[in-house]
Amino acid sequence: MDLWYTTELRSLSLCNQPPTSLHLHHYTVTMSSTAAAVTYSAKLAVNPLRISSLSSRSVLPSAISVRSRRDIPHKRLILVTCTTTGDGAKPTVLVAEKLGEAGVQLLEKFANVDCSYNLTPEELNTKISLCDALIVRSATKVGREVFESSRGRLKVVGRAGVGIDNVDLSAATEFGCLVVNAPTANTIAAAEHGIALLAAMARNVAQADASVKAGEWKRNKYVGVSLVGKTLAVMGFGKVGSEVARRAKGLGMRVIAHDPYAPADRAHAIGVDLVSFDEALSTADFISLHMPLTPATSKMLNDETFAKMKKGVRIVNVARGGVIDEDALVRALDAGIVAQAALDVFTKEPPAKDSKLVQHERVTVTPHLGASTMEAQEGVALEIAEAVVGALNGELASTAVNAPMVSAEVLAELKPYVVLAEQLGRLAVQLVGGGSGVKNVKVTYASARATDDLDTRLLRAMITKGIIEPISDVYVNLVNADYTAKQRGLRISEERVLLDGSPESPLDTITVQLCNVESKFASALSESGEVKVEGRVKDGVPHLTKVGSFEVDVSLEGSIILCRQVDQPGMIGTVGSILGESNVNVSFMSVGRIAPRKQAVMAIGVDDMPSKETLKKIGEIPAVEEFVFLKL
Ligand SMILES: NC(=O)c1ccc[n+]([C@@H]2O[C@H](COP(=O)([O-])OP(=O)(O)OC[C@H]3O[C@@H](n4cnc5c(N)ncnc54)[C@H](O)[C@@H]3O)[C@@H](O)[C@H]2O)c1
Ligand SMILES: O=C(O)[C@H](O)COP(=O)(O)O
Repeated sequence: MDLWYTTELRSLSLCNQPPTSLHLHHYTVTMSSTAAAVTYSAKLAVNPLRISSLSSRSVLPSAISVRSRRDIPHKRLILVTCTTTGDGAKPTVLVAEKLGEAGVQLLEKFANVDCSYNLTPEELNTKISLCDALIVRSATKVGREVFESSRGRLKVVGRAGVGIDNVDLSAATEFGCLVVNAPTANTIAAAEHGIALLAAMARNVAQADASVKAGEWKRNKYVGVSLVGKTLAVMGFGKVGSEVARRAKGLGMRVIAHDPYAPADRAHAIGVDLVSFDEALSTADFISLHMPLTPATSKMLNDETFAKMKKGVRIVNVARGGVIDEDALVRALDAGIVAQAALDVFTKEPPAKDSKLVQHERVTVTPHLGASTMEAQEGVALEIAEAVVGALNGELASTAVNAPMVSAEVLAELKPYVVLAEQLGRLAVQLVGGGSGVKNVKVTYASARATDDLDTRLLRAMITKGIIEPISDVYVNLVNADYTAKQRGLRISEERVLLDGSPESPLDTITVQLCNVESKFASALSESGEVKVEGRVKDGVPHLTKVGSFEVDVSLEGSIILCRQVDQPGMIGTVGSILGESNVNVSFMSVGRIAPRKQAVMAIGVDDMPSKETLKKIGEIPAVEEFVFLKL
């Protein structure tokens, strides 16, 4: 007996590969051997049915046929739904740098955890092909080779911290690998370290400590400067920068900040003025760096910008070494422009032993300790472990770096629309014929909600998945959808139609149009010549509601036969009995027509794949002008 099963894996899965096997633990079978449908449920917990040999194309929406070991005592099978526990084997997570124990314990509940520290790049590339997730801190370079070496298995990279400059985000996105970080748990630790360095630098703590330990007692040499009343310029007024600012205010400093993207009211709320880059440089007695390392911030402090600073300025860097041109800093120190620097981060970590900067007597250094407090490391470990486990379970991560972040509430509301979006893409592309190639896609969302209340990135990604997957070997997910579309030269334009009425549901209809194409089912072409399908969600179920100019109503489950015929009595019965004779179960049927006795389009939802002969027989019905079979 063949069973068909459905699984939740399909639309929201972030897996870049489908599972290679599933264990079926429970199934429900609805039979219609008697007038009333009877439902059987069976638990297969003891001897789970193993489904193997799944290929990427087997993942829904096309159902997968499997053979059951159990006898099912009725002849006619209408519907089988099964619950699965997902992958038969636990995923493997490679933790490549020291992670707090709480995080490791959480990971171990869901995955096989391999804590292997200090791997060489070659060792990492070898191990990664056996891993579903990788967790790193700042010391591991996760370059393109890592994604290439993983051969599609790596689904998520978790950065146990904030900065993701050690992860090649373009390569991750290209390979459909989600990158998540832990952006909040080490904020306070980094801010406290910034303040610690600021005070230690101003009072020569490190130098004096070394001197006393060397047997000296030089009280006059280590006279410092006071912080109170001095101007501190915070460069980068984000999470860490604003906490540094708050603390510096408490020390009696005047705080200004430069951040082109920070809202001025957030700064004003804590008594900080946002100023231009040049003003910050020229007025500050102390400068504290808190911006990310990006192409725009790389070597932001260089010969030219040091020249604009107040003579005797003191600099703290707990952001990234690369935001300072380190050679230029040595020159500025030697020239007396910069009186002192306190550095936690370096362009190359660890820096060379004979680095002039590190050895400079007016420079205080720590080995990238900003996030290294017991509290921050436990917090970061938990934050990243939760994000990684969620991502491995196909959930959308709220700390995703290279995919849309969608809150759980929005996601729950959008879920049926996400399925609808993918199905419409899948249907539309199967209606294309004649080798015309799909290049331009127009998506229209009709909704009573204001534009700001509807995030369409998720829907766009799923339409892209629906369009691309049936015509290629690429597995598209939320991470790589936009990239894959771009690579294939697929342009997706989105339009919003604002409807009157109450915005209770997020969307009324989604319309997908494929422009400048020919169709193997001419009736699918709109008046302006695009393949056009429209759908809506009814009672939580996605429905196809329009094909070309014909209104239909068929739930988007199983597969669909679209058939254009002369509108005349008996057509539903004729097609229905051909399908019935071939034991193809019809789930839905709907007819849309232009006018009585003219042309009509019949949409028939079927649970089973009709044979070629059955489809041929439908095509041979004299009144049938064209028909197409579409797999969902
Ligand atoms: N030393 C450590 O151990 C340690 C610990 C935590 C964070 N960090 C680093 O500190 C930096 C800040 O972390 P965060 O959590 O505050 O990040 P964040 O994203 O909250 O803040 C960064 C801020 O920098 C601003 N910015 C971007 N480009 C800028 C530019 N050209 N000029 C000025 N500002 C700019 C952004 O608008 C943002 O407000 C990151 O580089 C992070 O990696 C280091
Ligand atoms: O960006 C960060 O979060 C910090 O630089 C911390 O890096 P670490 O995890 O290597 O300590």
